[in-house]
Amino acid sequence: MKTNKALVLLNMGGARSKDELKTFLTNMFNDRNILTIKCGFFRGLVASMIVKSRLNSAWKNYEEIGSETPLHKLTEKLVDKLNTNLKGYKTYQVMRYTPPFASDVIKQMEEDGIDDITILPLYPQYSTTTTKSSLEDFELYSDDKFTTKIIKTFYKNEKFNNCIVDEIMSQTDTPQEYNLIFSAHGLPQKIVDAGDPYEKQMNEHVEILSNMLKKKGINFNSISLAYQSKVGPLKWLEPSLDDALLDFKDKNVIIYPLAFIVDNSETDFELNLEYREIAEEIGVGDYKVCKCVNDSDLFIEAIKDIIK
Ligand SMILES: C=CC1=C(C)c2cc3[nH]c(cc4nc(cc5[nH]c(cc1n2)c(C)c5CCC(=O)O)C(CCC(=O)O)=C4C)c(C)c3C=C
Ligand SMILES: [Fe+2]
Ligand SMILES: [Fe+2]
Repeated sequence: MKTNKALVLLNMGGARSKDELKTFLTNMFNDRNILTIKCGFFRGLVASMIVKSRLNSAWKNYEEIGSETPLHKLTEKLVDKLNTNLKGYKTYQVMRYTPPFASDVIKQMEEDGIDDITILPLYPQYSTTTTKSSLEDFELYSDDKFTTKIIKTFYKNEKFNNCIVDEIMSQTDTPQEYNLIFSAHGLPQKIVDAGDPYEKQMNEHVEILSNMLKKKGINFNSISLAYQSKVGPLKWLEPSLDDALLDFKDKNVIIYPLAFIVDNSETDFELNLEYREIAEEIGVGDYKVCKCVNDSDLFIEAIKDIIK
């Protein structure tokens, strides 16, 4: 019997308007994987307080990057390219906090006669706050409608890591004059202490990439890992990127955003504008930010390898 296969990309979503930022923040802070308060009523109360206090200041950041996240358009480009290049699959995208939501996409997939799916969360390293949250949300609506294969992590995939190395190499011909900082989205320390494998996998990922660069004879002055985007008063993973930049007064840095697959407000606003300003205040020399793998041809080839 012929099966109709689909590749389903999962990601977080982002804001394309102030209203959508409210939707994003409301859904995010009502997510038990993000705000780990057990009582749904109390979580909802805290969520609405956070949304109220954060919405206006967060929107100002989006206004500085053209009043929308680039995440959706870039994901659409990736989906289109996969639909042209990935034979035997129809590709769909599902977002966790903004449309297209799982319930609607699943309906569409049923109408399209899909019965066999491969789910690829666009998070190279596993976190309860991202991968688990997206998978739980998808499974809530998919029940056992499809034969399902899940790719939980892909930070060890060589073709994927070659895309990252290529982008880093494209930034400079003189790596010895630069310090490479892998920047990962942060997490509250208590989530890691409760068993989240993200930090461990992030360390492994940096080690894999450092070895690949070394093998290719690309020697940066230093390679390090730091965490960006802290939200709220809790202790988050360290070192923070702000603190890490203090070590590089009068030195050059290249930042690679290691937790993301497509560029978003955390790369375009935080890394390219906010942390750049911090770097200037510290007196960092050259400050370069790498692009995410986005819809690059090499990443399309990597996806073929990851799902095979
Ligand atoms: C407790 C809060 C948060 C956790 C934990 C968290 C983990 C986490 N997030 C990403 C990826 C992205 N986050 C983005 C935006 C964003 N994240 C948080 C909070 C937490 N994230 C907030 C409040 C926001 C909104 C912006 C802001 O107010 O600062 C985005 C960008 C979306 C966009 O619009 O472009 C991404 C992508 C990862 C990978 C992660 C854990 C590993
Ligand atoms: Fe986040
Ligand atoms: Fe942020």
